[in-house]
Amino acid sequence: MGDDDGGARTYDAGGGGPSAYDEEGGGNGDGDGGRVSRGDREFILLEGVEKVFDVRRRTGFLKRERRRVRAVDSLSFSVARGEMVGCIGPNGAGKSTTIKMLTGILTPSGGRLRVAGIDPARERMRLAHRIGVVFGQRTTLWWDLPLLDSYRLMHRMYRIPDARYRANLDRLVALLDLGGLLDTPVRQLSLGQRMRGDIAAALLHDPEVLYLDEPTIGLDVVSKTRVRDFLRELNAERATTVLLTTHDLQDIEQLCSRVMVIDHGRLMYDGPLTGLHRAGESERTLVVDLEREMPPVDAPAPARVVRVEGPRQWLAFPAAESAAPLVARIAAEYPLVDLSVREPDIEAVIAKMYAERAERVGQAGRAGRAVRAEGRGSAAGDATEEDREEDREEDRGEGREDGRGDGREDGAGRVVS
Ligand SMILES: Nc1ncnc2c1ncn2[C@@H]1O[C@H](COP(=O)(O)OP(=O)(O)OP(=O)(O)O)[C@@H](O)[C@H]1O
Repeated sequence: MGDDDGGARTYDAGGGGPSAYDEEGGGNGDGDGGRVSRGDREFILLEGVEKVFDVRRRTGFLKRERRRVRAVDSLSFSVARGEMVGCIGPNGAGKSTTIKMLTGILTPSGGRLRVAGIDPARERMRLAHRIGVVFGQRTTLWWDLPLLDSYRLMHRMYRIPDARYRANLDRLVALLDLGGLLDTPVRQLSLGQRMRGDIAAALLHDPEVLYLDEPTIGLDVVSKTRVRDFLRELNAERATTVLLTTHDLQDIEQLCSRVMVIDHGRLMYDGPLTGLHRAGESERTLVVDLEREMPPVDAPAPARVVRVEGPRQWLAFPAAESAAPLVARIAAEYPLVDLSVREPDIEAVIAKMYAERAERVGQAGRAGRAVRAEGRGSAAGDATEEDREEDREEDRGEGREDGRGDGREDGAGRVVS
């Protein structure tokens, strides 16, 4: 799994020529003496992908305003077969839209997209047999039917051979602990049970790629752990390629060697999580409960006490560093009762990245623009090529750099734009 290039990502897909998959030749990568084929390296491939939504809203009795929302903007990345990649970003960043384009539910407004050599928008049905999808906020199961009936329907829909269906069902039921739930109508399942039910449904047909959109949203700690353990095992045992979106950094920390940050539809960072912390210079917080109220503890720099409330103290320290030496020092010198470590808020990390980027480009005012509201009218549907060219003109005028070439290497990952 993971990076064959030491962690840093580059986006040169070889000049945009057809991938091995386009010729239907590079499926398994075994034919060239153990070298990973291009089809495997670019199992999921996006090149300059865009999605513009045309939104109309009533602004008066007879007046309508047309707004163009650029949900995904020149997005380019690739994911190798068997990789497990996390995708994070604030609300409305374009993560779900990207997943929907990768399944063929949505058609890109521009750019090139391939999954296992298949163009999702053109061959959605063919792709469906090779991918599984879980949307954390929605279920693909039949609400009023017992769980097992949903699986039986999927057995038929995907035309899964009987023996394979039975073997997969047995395995998934055991791994996801669904045995006692198969006769329960989906509407009676708890959120965590339903999520496990949905994950099993997405895997019954042995997909090579699994997309998970917020797989742990709303789950309690025990359910989160169960889901994460299962995904880790799935990836290790079956080399299933996993692309997941999340707001929970612990999902990434525990599952993915690589994280992509998307904001305003653009790729802002691609690399290991530790590199993201470095890029954003973010901090974690060690919360310590002492036996009694005390003056701020003497923490070794750069750690420092940022808050004291009774016997509880909060210490900020660099997120990329281990908490262990700090914990050991406090435990040795103070009457420590309890402690916990809090992860940095991803929105704060991204905000810091923005500030750094704005400084780098010298255009502090540019940082918030990407989702654009435009009043001009045009034919229904997505943006026309003319509109997009106008946007590009604007971008050039404002000195925006293209996300593919302007990345700043930070030694671990890549700050892309
Ligand atoms: N069908 C649609 N029609 C119009 N606009 C849409 C549509 N789907 C998404 N958008 C807009 O596209 C942008 C990206 O939305 P998207 O759902 O991809 O974000 P996200 O990163 O998944 O956010 P969240 O973390 O909140 O789920 C938002 O501005 C959203 O309002």
